[in-house]
Amino acid sequence: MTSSPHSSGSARSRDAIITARGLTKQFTVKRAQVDAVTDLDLDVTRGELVAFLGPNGAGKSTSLRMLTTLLPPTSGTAVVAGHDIARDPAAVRRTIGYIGQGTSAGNNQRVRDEMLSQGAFYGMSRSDAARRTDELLESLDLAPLAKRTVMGLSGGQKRRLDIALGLVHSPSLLFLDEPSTGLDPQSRANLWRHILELREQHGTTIFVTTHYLDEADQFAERVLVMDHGRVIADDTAASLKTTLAGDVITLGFEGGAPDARGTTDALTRARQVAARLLDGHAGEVVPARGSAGSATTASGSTAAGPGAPLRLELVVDHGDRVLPVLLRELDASGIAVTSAALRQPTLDDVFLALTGRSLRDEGETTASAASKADPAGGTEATATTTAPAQVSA
Ligand SMILES: Nc1ncnc2c1ncn2[C@@H]1O[C@H](COP(=O)(O)OP(=O)(O)OP(=O)(O)O)[C@@H](O)[C@H]1O
Repeated sequence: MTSSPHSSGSARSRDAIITARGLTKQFTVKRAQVDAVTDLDLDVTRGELVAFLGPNGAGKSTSLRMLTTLLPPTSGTAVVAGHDIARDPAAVRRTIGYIGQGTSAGNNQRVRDEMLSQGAFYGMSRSDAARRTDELLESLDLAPLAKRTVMGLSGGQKRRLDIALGLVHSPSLLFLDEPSTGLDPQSRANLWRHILELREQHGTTIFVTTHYLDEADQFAERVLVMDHGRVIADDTAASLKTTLAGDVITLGFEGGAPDARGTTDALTRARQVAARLLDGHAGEVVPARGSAGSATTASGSTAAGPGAPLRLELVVDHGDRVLPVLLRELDASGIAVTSAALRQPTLDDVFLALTGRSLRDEGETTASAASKADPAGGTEATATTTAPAQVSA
């Protein structure tokens, strides 16, 4: 990482490739105002790989479209790659690469010709464009497809061509709007390998929006979380997870008829033990993975069908230390635990802690519907909104 999001102002301004202040976009839809992006302040340092994460409609694309001059802001300013987006949009466009959602032309042009046309569009000489085209086709594994028509490419191949098109004029800053949406896990992995390799080779700054939590977690040095048009968190994924979420302990208990509040005797007693041990933090009762007849209500309580297996979920700091103590205490209280699991927090837990909502429910719907796959594994949502607890025993 070139610079942490908390680096000093002077270091930032020296190396800044994006600086935005108060960037705001409002749309008017049927006389109603839509606050798509509100007061976006942003400093991106040269060479950084920044991921913009947020549910559908959070304002990610609108932010990108303002920064790439495709959309004029309602108010605010931004300097991108050394040029003011309002005063010199043409210079911004010349300098950056932008790969929007579903850019790839479904045309009859051959892959290599499409690349050459793009080079010409950016004013490159034919020889420069040809050299760069061949270089990119090679590094993006597109060389064997050079003579194929764009229309005949697969989804993954088209996305790689999009990237090649965005890089033809060697931009030092590349904006990618959901580059992997709709791709199968294998193509997603390939695409990211290419993005990372290109960045390694050319030191390109990459600003990417994604619905995929695992991508932001794995590849970005910095994650901006956006919700309702505002950036609500900005840090490394590791730091966000440590400071905003906690380890998740999940305990299973023997069934038994749930009472009127949808819980069982074992669960009630387990919660009392947990509360005693964890400074009043009793955890949340959640349905077991894939259990039929049980559902988590909006209020976070569990409406379980008769005999539906239930679990207790606790969000704690230092779960590895808390779990053994908790199990000992439950055992000493005569409460039989049938299963125990400890999981590290994910960026979804971060979003949940920030907003009380799950990104998996909202944001990944489109993405997973498109790819029919969730490489992060599991889509189960829980109602855990509890702040990380500290073991007091
Ligand atoms: N051209 C437009 N006219 C009216 N409203 C718009 C327009 N473009 C975006 N919006 C609205 O602005 C808000 C932000 O949309 P935006 O596309 O930036 O979100 P997003 O985070 O990129 O969502 P997604 O992940 O679904 O692409 C949404 O409420 C959207 O409906």
